[in-house]
Amino acid sequence: MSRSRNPRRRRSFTRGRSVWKNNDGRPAAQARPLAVIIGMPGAGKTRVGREAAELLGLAFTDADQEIEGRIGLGIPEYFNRNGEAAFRRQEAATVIDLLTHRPGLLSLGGGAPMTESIAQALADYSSQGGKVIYLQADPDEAMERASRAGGRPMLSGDQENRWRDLYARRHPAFMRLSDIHVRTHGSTPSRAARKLAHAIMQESVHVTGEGIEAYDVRIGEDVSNELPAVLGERPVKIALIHTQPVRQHADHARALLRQAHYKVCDICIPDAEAGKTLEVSKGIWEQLAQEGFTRSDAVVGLGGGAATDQAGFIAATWMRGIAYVNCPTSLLAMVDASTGGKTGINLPQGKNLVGSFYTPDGVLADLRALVTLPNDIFVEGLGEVAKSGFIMDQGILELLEEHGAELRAFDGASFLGSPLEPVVAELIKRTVRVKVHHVSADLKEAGLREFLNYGHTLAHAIEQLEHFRWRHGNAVAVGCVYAAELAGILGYLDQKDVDYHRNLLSSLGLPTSWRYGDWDQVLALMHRDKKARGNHLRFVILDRIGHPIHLDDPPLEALEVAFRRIQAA
Ligand SMILES: NC(=O)c1ccc[n+]([C@@H]2O[C@H](COP(=O)([O-])OP(=O)(O)OC[C@H]3O[C@@H](n4cnc5c(N)ncnc54)[C@H](O)[C@@H]3O)[C@@H](O)[C@H]2O)c1
Ligand SMILES: O=C(O)C(=O)C[C@@H](O)[C@H](O)[C@H](O)COP(=O)(O)O
Repeated sequence: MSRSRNPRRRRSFTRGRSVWKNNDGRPAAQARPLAVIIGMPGAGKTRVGREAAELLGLAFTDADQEIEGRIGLGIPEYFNRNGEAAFRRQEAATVIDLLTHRPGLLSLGGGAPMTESIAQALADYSSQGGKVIYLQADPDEAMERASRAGGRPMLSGDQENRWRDLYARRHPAFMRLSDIHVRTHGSTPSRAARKLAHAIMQESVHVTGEGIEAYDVRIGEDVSNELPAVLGERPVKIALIHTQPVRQHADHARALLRQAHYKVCDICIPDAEAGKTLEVSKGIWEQLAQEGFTRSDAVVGLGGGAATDQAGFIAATWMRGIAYVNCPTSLLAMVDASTGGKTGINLPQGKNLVGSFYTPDGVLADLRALVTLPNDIFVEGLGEVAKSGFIMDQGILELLEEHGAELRAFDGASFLGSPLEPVVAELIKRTVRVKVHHVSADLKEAGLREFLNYGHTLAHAIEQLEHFRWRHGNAVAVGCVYAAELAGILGYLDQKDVDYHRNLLSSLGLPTSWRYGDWDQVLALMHRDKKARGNHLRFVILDRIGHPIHLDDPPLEALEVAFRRIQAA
């Protein structure tokens, strides 16, 4: 995988996190395992699991060793004396107990998930936020390790054929029961342990709601390795839509797809807003037709928000809709553009005027992609992060206040393993949660979801009048100040909260003013905003930080006065 890497130093994975928490937020020390490892004999569940636990500062339990301790006998001997059925009963009692009471990392015996009561317990554990990780080793490597280790009653006799027979029966069950798949093919045990540790650290936000086929937004290092698992086995062809600046991340995705035996149609589109045009869409549709894409094939959108908007639009329209997965590579795309199902393109007359609400099958926000993200693009992404804090999450605002200087000085080359990494991961997770809160309740933006549009009424006018030279996040920052000024003028927001908008955004390196003189042009474009109804302008403002409201038909004078205020220095 030829991707620029931060020089690997053996770093603590626990930096910046005092206590590992389960997905439900409970400190792991007081509860069930943080993650459970399943896999075939010889996959490395014990050795790799133990090393990953050490990296994360977690306790490690090998279920087989625990069982031997409880029955006071080696498993092979117990098997010979009492048979497999008796062993599976012992194993189920122990594993179900461990799933409930043993914090840290837990690895199960190869056959354990095949026992119905254990499979059910794993499904319950996963539904409550636990992570079931399928450690997938290269079959030849695993067979060699399993036969070398010996002492496996299920592999007695012709080891290789027995292993392959077990794999044929167990692999589908393991795929069904696991949330995360870690491939260790060709990895040293320490490299495999790091991949496993990243998988355990990854965050996941589940998206569901009316009109939404549920999917997950996964956030963490190496989550892009989940791409084949998220796409599944139905597609034969994959249209990988990306842009030139993210080619090395596209290279990685392409390699993963080909390793998983998909036929990849590589589509590199013009960068940024130049890629969100009808001409580009037309070119892609023609290429899909030429390549014979059918309804069972799929799209992968990899890049910034402009690329994922176009990719989603292609997926929404090709044969009236095929599957797609987003691999966002910019901060803004990770926190906003890749999730929620707003797909679309720009017209010369305005931003996002053509598109469809069409949700992805999954979103993989791989933090490793941020290594190549330029500082100015990272900072503009903070515009949407701050917006999400203003409308809903005080925790986001606190993180932005506490880490503003480091965030403003973001440097991709030193990002991985730095103290900033867990901060950015937390900001991404929180911002995605704000978006998902609104999208789950109102996919097609009938009301609640409009709150996500805070700052956008002016923002889109700015982008248009600046001929897309202004980046979206920067325009949103100015748009949020405008909305705060408007709320202040009309008595909804007090001056300290208006000033708070400017001070926080400025501290992050975001613009808070825009020098453009033609108010009539601005007003005309705001009337084209998708929240407008007929000739009625509609805004989202705050009546206090964290509490957005709709504002319909605000007085024209107030609109202009607020505009003049964001024009000033
Ligand atoms: N659909 C939605 O819900 C939604 C939400 C927010 C924004 N958007 C849209 O997203 C777009 C803004 O997204 P954006 O800020 O990502 O802009 P962008 O897609 O234009 O990307 C910004 C620049 O950064 C580059 N880049 C991205 N990731 C990189 C990486 N890892 N390494 C190096 N370069 C990288 C891109 O190639 C581009 O040059 C706008 O079109 C906006 O309308 C959509
Ligand atoms: O997801 C939403 O809904 C949003 O409004 C999110 C915005 O941050 C995003 O910029 C979106 O693309 C704007 O949508 P639009 O409907 O105003 O084009």
